[in-house]
Amino acid sequence: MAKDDTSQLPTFRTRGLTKVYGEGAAAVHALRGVDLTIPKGEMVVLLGPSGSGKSTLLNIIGGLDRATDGAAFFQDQNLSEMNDRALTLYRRDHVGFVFQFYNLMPSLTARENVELVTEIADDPMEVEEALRLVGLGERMDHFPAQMSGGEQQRVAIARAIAKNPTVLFCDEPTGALDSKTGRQVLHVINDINRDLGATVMIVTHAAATAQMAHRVIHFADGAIREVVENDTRLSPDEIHW
Ligand SMILES: Nc1ncnc2c1ncn2[C@@H]1O[C@H](COP(=O)(O)OP(=O)(O)OP(=O)(O)O)[C@@H](O)[C@H]1O
Repeated sequence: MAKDDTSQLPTFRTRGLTKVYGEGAAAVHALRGVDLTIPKGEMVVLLGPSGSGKSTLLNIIGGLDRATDGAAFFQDQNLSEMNDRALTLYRRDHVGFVFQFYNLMPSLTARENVELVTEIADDPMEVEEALRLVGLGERMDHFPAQMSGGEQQRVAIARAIAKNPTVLFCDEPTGALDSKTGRQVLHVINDINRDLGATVMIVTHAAATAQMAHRVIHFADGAIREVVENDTRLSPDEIHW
């Protein structure tokens, strides 16, 4: 297949994806043969009880962890067959991560936190542009301690998108925020999906967030219980939780 065609492939496909932590009597079956397809450019929300395997799935398709069995494809590349260096390059070139607790460097300003990424990325956007996209054009020289939780999370999002990622993973992005601030963060994530075309995958316990997704994947006990495609999507302003 010509290289240009790969960009139209689903962002992810998994077949029989299995993850077992530990061995013998202590083994934990975190993923029990997951088959899924994530079309390019979609916003996907993963819901499910604590311990059902959502973060494990994100970590494997995000190249942070390896499956025990089965296959995970990013476009036409089999992540399960990549060596460590190839996985590092995959993460560096294609993947942005946003976590619940921001993970910013406290001794660096917003601008410098984003620069950490743009300095090593292949085709980054300007740091100022990334911070403007998350509404922090005026706060570039502030340190994390001088910002609210929502602002710190927006710096983390700016850092994740500054490399122009193909996919943005958000693991409980609003988990530490009040509902008003959480809504602002969802707005930013929504804009990134719509305006930059990044495929977005959000793991959350805030079930109402699913109303803004194209596709909702319900997890239970290491397996997919149900996939729902939303006919109508709500804007973050219309979501109540
Ligand atoms: N590094 C690890 N070592 C051992 N067990 C693990 C490890 N990481 C996760 N697990 C186990 O795998 C299962 C799935 O965990 P995972 O974090 O993927 O669930 P989750 O759905 O994301 O949960 P939560 O909503 O609480 O974040 C759980 O039973 C968990 O305890």
